Parts: sequence; structure tokens; C-alpha cells
Amino acid sequence: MPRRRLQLSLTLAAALTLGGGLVTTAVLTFAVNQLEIDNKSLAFEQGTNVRVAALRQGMDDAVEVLNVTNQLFATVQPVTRAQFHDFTTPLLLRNPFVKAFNFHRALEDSGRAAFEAELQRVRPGSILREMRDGRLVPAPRRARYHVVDYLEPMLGNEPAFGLNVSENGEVARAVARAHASGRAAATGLLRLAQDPTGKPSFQVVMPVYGPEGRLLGDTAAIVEVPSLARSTLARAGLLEDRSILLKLYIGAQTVPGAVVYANHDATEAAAPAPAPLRWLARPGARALERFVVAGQTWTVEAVPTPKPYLADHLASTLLLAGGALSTLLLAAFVQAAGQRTRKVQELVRERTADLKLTNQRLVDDVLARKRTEKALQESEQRFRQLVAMSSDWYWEQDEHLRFVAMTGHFAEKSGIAVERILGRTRAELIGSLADSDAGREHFAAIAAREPFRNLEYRALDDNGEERWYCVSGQPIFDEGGRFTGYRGTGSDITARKITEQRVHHVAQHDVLTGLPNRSLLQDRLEQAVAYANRSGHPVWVMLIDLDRFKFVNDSMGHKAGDVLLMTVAARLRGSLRDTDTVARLSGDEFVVILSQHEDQPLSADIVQRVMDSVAQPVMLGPKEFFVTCSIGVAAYPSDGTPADSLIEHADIAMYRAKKLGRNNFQFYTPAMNEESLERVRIESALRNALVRNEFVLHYQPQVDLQTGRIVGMEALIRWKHPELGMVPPTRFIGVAEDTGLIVPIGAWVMRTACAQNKAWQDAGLGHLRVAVNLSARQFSATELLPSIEQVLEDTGLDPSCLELELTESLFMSDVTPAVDLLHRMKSLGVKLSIDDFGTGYSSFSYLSRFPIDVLKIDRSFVNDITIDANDAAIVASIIALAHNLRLSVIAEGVETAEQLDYLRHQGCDEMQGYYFSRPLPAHEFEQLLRQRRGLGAPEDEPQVQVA
Ligand SMILES: Nc1nc2c(ncn2[C@@H]2O[C@H](COP(=O)(O)O[C@H]3[C@@H](O)[C@H](n4cnc5c(=O)[nH]c(N)nc54)O[C@@H]3COP(=O)(O)O)[C@@H](O)[C@H]2O)c(=O)[nH]1
Repeated sequence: MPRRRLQLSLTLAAALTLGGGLVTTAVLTFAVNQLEIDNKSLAFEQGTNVRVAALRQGMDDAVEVLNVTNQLFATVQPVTRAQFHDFTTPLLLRNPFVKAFNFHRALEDSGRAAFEAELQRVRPGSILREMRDGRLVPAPRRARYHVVDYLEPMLGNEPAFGLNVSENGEVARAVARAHASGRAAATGLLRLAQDPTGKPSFQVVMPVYGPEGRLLGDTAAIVEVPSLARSTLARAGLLEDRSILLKLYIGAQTVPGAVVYANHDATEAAAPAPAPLRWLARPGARALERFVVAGQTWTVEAVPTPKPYLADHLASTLLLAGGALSTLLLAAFVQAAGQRTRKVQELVRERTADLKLTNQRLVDDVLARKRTEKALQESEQRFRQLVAMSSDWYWEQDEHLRFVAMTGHFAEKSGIAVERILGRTRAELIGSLADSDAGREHFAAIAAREPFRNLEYRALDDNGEERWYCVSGQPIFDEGGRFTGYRGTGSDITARKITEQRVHHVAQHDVLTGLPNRSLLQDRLEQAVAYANRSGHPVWVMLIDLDRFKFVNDSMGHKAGDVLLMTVAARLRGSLRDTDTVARLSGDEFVVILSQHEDQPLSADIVQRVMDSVAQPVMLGPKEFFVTCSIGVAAYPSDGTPADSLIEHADIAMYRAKKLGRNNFQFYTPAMNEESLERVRIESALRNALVRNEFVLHYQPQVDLQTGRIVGMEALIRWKHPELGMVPPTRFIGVAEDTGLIVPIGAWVMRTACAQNKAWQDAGLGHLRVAVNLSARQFSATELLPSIEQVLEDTGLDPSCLELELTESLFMSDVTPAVDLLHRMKSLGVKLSIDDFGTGYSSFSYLSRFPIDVLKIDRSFVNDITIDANDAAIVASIIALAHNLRLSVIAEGVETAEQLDYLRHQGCDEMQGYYFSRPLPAHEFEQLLRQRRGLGAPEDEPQVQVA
């Protein structure tokens, strides 16, 4: 596992601590070492001085002892040997370093013998002797002698007794210096006759003078230097102190031969300091002290006693060791602390980074929370604003379903004080709720703790007015899933309900008359049938159709038609009981449902009353109109009339009434149904007739009354049905118009008629004009004009040879566009005629505006012109009108010569009718043309009887 860099590297602090500690330790160690050295030097110096002083004092004491002895000779003359003995004995006891006191007597050779005799006396066998080459030899004859005379103690010093020292240079020079200075003088080292071991000794001599100042000799003290040194050092308590190694040299030279005393062996020389600490040891710790006593120079060499290095440098060594150790420990501690600090710092960095990250996350969280809170606040604000602005309020219920909160301007919006609501349940507030299906469903959802939506109910507001409310809610559960109540929204839907009711009313009522429409009629019919089934009383259904309403509507305009319808509706309503239903089925068709009650049996009188009420005059603008109606009645229960066929049967009956001349009523019979069924059959067969090429055209000649010649023909359609046989147009044109099939059928008629006419013209049968009937559906078809144009182009027929027959009703409703269309048709070059003229609104004013060419007098007028003066007058008027308008006029349905005669007489331009020819198949018509048959001269024709 790789070691981390942190563990390997020395921290700066540790390095500084280590360096600083070591330097400090070295400096302190050095300083302490210096102190130690200084102390040692000082101690050494002091010790040396003390020792030197002691030795000097010992030397001085020896001199002093000699001086004392010498004083004996100075004060006592002569001093006897006994006196000398007595005097020196205590001195010898006190100064053991003195080996002997003696008195050197100056002796002339002349006195030698005597002297030697004296020596013999004192110590037999004693003679004068001298030291020569280390041996005692009898002193040769000399002029003068300097002989040891008195000698104390004798014991141990016997060889020196009688010794002549005049030849000893040391002694001689000392005696000379003493004579010269008058003070004691010391010799150098002497070889003592009495000491064969050769202990370093010297003599201190001091001259002894006689009364006349004659030198008598000198007193001497033989001093053993080692003993002197030991005793003096012992006296100073330093003998056993081996801290300083002493060497006492006689003289100024420190040569080995001059050493007279040493307190140590040569092996005790100072050892060098240990190598590592040698830099601390001060070299040359050696003292040399010199002093002069009795003219003799003494040199003391002192060196410190070698000691283990630590003995003198314990403090510095301990300091060094302690300092180094402390430094290392401190450095280690600092290193560890530094590492720990680094670790801590790293940890702190990591933690700081973590904290920053955490803090950032916290900040982000806080920001996110703030944003969320802000969004929540804004959302709540928006919610409150929306709630305030919206029509909704917000409600809450507790776990007992008691309202605990109503917000969002509840009172303002609902009209109910909040206090009325809080603390109560919805069931308590709206007692009737449980009676309705919606309420029961709601309470079931509540019991199941399920959400509910759009619960609508009615309640009275604080003003006692009934209002509609709509509420939705969902259950609330706490975190533990415990149901804690409901909350939801509510709104006042009274306006919507009213609108819905209106819409519902509109949806079920006719806008114009306010009567129930087909939808509500169906409901009422079902209720009536159900009632009839329950009660056993019959139900009548009346289908009322206004006669000639279309004419009124077309001629007077829609507004007049509307007024008529509203008037009729009101009259129907007024003529019936409130319990009866009057509904508008469509257009001018109304349906009445009559239910029989116990005391009010149904009868035809009711139907008649209805007819009578409708037949009352109606004021349409300034004009008074008489409107009749045709009524069909279907009864339930009745033979073969199922409940859902009542209106259909009433319709069939109404058709029958119409067919029977209008303004009457008919009760439905099953036979009527046959006609209706045939109509259905025709309708379904008609849809395939064109494809199956079942239509043919018959042509009825139109004859010029002036020339009697055929000038044109009317194309009349015929339907050769394989099963129904030849079906007349009266049976299928109406159905074709009702179904819209008349448009393609009419186009086929026009194309076939034009093609046929062109063929006949091309065949040289005359420049004939063919008339084609245009139904209302064709007239309003947008493709009419292009279709005509295309036919003319395709067939190549001269447009002036095509005449389009229009009925008045086509353009009575909206004149302006009709006029425009007529002009565009006319611009094609075709001729326009008004068919059945006189049967419609017959406003002469529009004739001047229409680009028409021909008026065709309806055959109903022609039919009676010979028997009805009115019709004759009408026909005459129409002819006159046409001519006044520069229009051609043709009479149709001319069946008799009388009719023809009258028409001729009135100046009618052309005729058409059975009198001349029925409508003929094309080939027969062609034959007719080829025969060039025409009307005979007027006188040939039967005379027309005018009534
Ligand atoms: N839109 C279209 N209508 C057409 C077309 N073909 C015919 N019709 C219309 O059908 C109605 C009945 O027509 P129809 O049975 O052909 O009767 C015509 C004549 O046959 C009949 N007529 C002619 N002369 C006499 C007569 O002397 N006596 C008498 N009783 N009837 C006679 O009149 C009918 C022609 O009438 P009109 O068109 O008004 O000139 C009828 O309304 C036709 O218009 C068609 O192709 N398209």
C-alpha cells in the first residue's frame, strides 16, 4: 500500500522546531559547557593556588624553624650540644619534614684534630668525612672545613655526623648567599649521607656569627621535600584531595629530574575527552606556579585530575542529550501535530468542501424550498385570485362531514351566509337531497370515501330564492391513511340551469310559435299513449296542415307567413284545453294530442272547432286573408294503429283531406294507408327509373290560333314502370320534387326534348318550339343555367326554340333574385313562360319586371270559360293583360270547340289541349307533324258558348 506523502514529508514547523531545537541545544550546551569549563578552571585555579600556597607555607615554615634554631645561636653563646638537642627536639616533633637540624661548624684545619676528638667523644669512631661519588669518605685535609657538628636527631642521621660540606657546592653557595643576605638560604637538592634512598631533600642554612661577628658556622635544617609537601598539604586538608595532580619542581625548570614531589602516579595523566565531545573540552588545563623560598625557586605544576568526561560536563551533556531529545521529541510532536494539523486541515478542507457542498446543497435546497414556497405562495395567491375571480368557492368538511371552512367569497357567490353552513353537514342543509337519485348516489360515494363530481341540487338562499348549486369534492386522508374529511369546490349554477332550461325549452319548442316541437311532441305522445293504456280512454292525434300556406308564404313573404303561423298556433292553443298538446311539426303542419278524460269525451266537434278557429280571417299587413286547413285524425287505440304510427296515420288522413279539396278533416282508415304505401313504392322505384331508362317524353302540340298550325309542343314526361305500368306525372312529380329527384329527371327531360326538337327541325318538320316544365327544385338549383347552356350547345338547338315553363310560386317568395335569374336565363336566348297563370298570387306588378315571353292560362280557368262568366272574364283579362305587356298568351286544357272559339275571340295567341291533341309519343307526334295537320278555320270550329 503506498505511503501517503503526508507521512513522508517533514512539516516546515517540525523542521524549524528540529533545527531551532538543535541549534538552541547546541548553543546552550556550548554555553553550559563553557560554564562548566570556567567553573572547572576556576576551581582548578583556586585549588592550585591553595596547594601552591600550602607548599609555600610549608617551605616558609621550614625556613622559619631554621630561623628559630638560628636564633638560639644568636642568643646563646655558645650553645651546647645539649641545649641544641633540647631546643630542636620539639621542633622536630612539630615539623616532621625536617629530617635533621644541624650546626655546621666552621673549622680551620688547625682545629681538626680537636674537633675530631670531640666527635669521638660524642660518638665514638666519628671522624671528618666527605661525600664523594655518593660515598662517605674521610675528609682530606683542607684549609677550612664546614662540618656537621651538632646533629639532631642523631638517630637515623649518624652518617652525617662529622661530614664536611665545605666542598658541597650547593651548601657552599647557600651559605654564601646566606652570609651575603643575612637571611636563610636554601640549597638545591642534596644527596644526603644519611639517606642512601635518596629522598629529595635540601638544606636551609643560616649563618651563625660569634660575638665579634666572626662566622661560627651556620645552622641548617635538612628538609625532606616529600614529607614537607605531604605534611603541609595534609595540614591544609588537601593531601587526600586528588582533584588536582601536583608536581613540585625544585628550580624553575619542570624537567623530570627536578621533580621533588608529586601527589600522583605518572599513569594518572589527564585522559582526553570522548571524541564526540572533544569540541567541548578546553585544551591546556595546566598551571605552573613558581615561588622562591630562601633563595630557592620552586615550581608547582598542577593539572586537574583526569575525570570521566561526564563528571565535569554532566550538565552540558545532559543539556545536550536532553535538548536533543527534547528537540527530537518536540520536533516529532510538532511533526505529528503538523501532520495532524495537515490531516486536520485536509480533513477540514474536505469537511469544508463537504460543508460547502452541503451548504451549497442547503442553499440550493433553501433556494429550491424558497422557490417552492414562493411558487406555492404564488400558486396559492393565484388560487385565491382565481377562486375570487371565478364563480367557484372552496369548502372543507371534517371527518364528521361538517363544514369547517367556506372560502372564495362563498356568501357573496352563493347568497348564503357562511354561518348557516359551518358546523352542519350537507345532508342536514339539504334534506331533500336523499330523495333524488343523484343525492343517493352522492351519499353512497361519501360513505365509500370516494370522490364525487358535479353534484347538482337546489336550495333556498338567504333571500328565500331558489338557486341551483353544483359541488365536487374529494376525500382527505392524513399520512396514516385516516380519513379526515372532504374538500372541494362549489359554484352557483342557477344561471346555467336557467339557460339549460331555456335551451331545453328551445330544444323542445318551436322558436316561432313557442309550441312544443317534434321532440317534445314525441314525449307527450308517449305520455298520452301511456295514459290511454292506463286509463283505457282513447287518444286522438290531429295533424293539421294549412291550405295554400305556401302561396301565402311565397306571395306575401316569410314574415307574413310567420305571422300567419303564429296566429294559427295561438288559435289552436286557444281552441283546446290546457291539458291538450299543440305542437308544430314542421312548416305549416301542426299536431294536436287530445286525451279523453272522464267527463270530456272526444268528439268530431273538437276537430271542427279547431278548423273553425283556424278559418277565421287573418290580417297580414293591410290585407285580410282567409286560411283554411286540412286535418287528418288518428285515434288510439284503434284498428291497426300502433302508438308509434299515430302521427303517420294522421298525416295520411290529412293527405286524404287535402285530396278531397282541402278545408276538411278525415279520420284515418286503413285504406288510406294503401295510398301512402303506394307513394313509398313510387319513391323507391323512382330512384332507379332514370338509370333503367324508364322515362319517355310525350309531346302535346301547341297551335297558333291565327294560322291553325302547330308552332310548338310541350314535353310531358311519362314513366313506363315495368310493374306499375304507365305512371302519370301527377303520381310521381310531387314525389320527385319532395325527394329532389326532379333535378336529374328535369335535366333529362330538357336534354331529351331539345334533342328531339333539333332532330325534327333537322328533319324539316318545322322551326318548332319545345316547352319544358321547370319545377321549383330545378329553379333553385345552381347548376340550372350551365345545364341549359350545355344542353343547347350539345344538341345545337336554337335557344329561341326552347321555352321554359315556370310557375308563379317559383319567384313569389323572393322576387329580386328570381328576376336576376330570369334575366340570366333570358340572356341565353330561351323563351320564358308562366305556367298555370292565375292560380297563384298573380301580381300584375311583377310581370312588368320579369323578362317573360308567354303567359299560359291555367286549364282550370279554360275549363269553365263556357259555363262560368268569372272564369271567362279572368281568361279575357289575362289575355288582355298579356297583350298589354306585349306577352304572348297560350291557353291550356282546351277541350272543346267552344273553348277554342272563346279564346280565339278573346285574341288568345295559341292553344294546347285535348281538343286538338292529347300528349303524344314522339313518333306519333312526328307523324302529326309530317301530316301537317292543323286547326281548321274558325268557322269550321264549333262556336264557343259564352255564359
Ligand atoms: N316538372 C314537370 N312537370 C311535368 C312534366 N311533365 C308533366 N308535368 C306536369 O305533370 C302534371 C300532369 O301532367 P300531365 O298528366 O302530362 O298532364 C298534362 C296534360 O296531359 C294535361 N292536358 C293537356 N290538355 C288537356 C286537356 O285538354 N284536358 C285535360 N284534362 N288535361 C289536359 O295538362 C297537363 C299539362 O299541364 P301544364 O304542364 O300545366 O301545361 C302537369 O302539371 C304537368 O305540368 C315534366 O316533364 N316536368
